[in-house]
Amino acid sequence: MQPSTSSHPPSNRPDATEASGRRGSNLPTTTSELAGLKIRLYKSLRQFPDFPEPGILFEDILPLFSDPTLHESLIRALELHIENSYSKDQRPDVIVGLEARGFLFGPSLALRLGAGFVPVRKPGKLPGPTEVASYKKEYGEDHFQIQADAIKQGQRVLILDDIIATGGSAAAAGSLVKKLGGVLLGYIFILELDFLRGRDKLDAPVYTLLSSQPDGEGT
Ligand SMILES: O=P(O)(O)OC[C@H]1O[C@H](OP(=O)(O)OP(=O)(O)O)[C@H](O)[C@@H]1O
Ligand SMILES: Nc1ncnc2[nH]cnc12
Repeated sequence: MQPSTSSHPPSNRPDATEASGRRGSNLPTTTSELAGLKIRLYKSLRQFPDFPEPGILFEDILPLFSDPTLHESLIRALELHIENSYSKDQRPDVIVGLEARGFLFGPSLALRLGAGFVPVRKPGKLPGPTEVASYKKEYGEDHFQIQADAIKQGQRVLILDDIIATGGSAAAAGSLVKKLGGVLLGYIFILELDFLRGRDKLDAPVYTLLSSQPDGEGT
């Protein structure tokens, strides 16, 4: 296992200058709204060293849900990102959320977008025919399952989770979506542990709301 060092290097921090709109007076309103939301969201996150085992710096996103205004900001920020990234006829038909933390905000985002929500679950929880994929993550190994009829051939799918660490969970979910015939538009995360280079395992576009993007598009 790789030890966590810092999950929040300073260069990843949301930029208050961008949020105020001072960087360019004709910044689209949505860009400036998104930047402001990110700053607020970022400040609410907490870290716990050595959880769930020594050497892991655990990123706690739960404060985002204990305050309804932060919760609303999170959903709004993700909605803005999707509106800015996909034309109306290319938006997702389905949001796939990963157990368990992807279930906290996947359904509300899907509802906001007028998309369906489909859960990818840990083994033994889903009835009926399922597809299964195994994966390794930052602390351990696991399996994911999806109901075999949950995604129709050709449906556009976005995969959503709180954190990408090694990328094992997300890659397994991506393989399940493709096995069912879904068109994988990409992945969305709240946080990324950049040093683990999880995005290298993924073969669709990756967007992380609160940490740096390689193309400079992020926070
Ligand atoms: O990129 P990876 O190395 O795969 O790690 C990321 C995954 O790990 C965490 O979930 P976890 O399996 O701990 O379960 P939980 O959401 O049920 O707490 C997190 O919510 C992601 O799903
Ligand atoms: N460092 C971390 N903090 C929170 N969730 C995680 N999932 C995998 N690694 C994690």
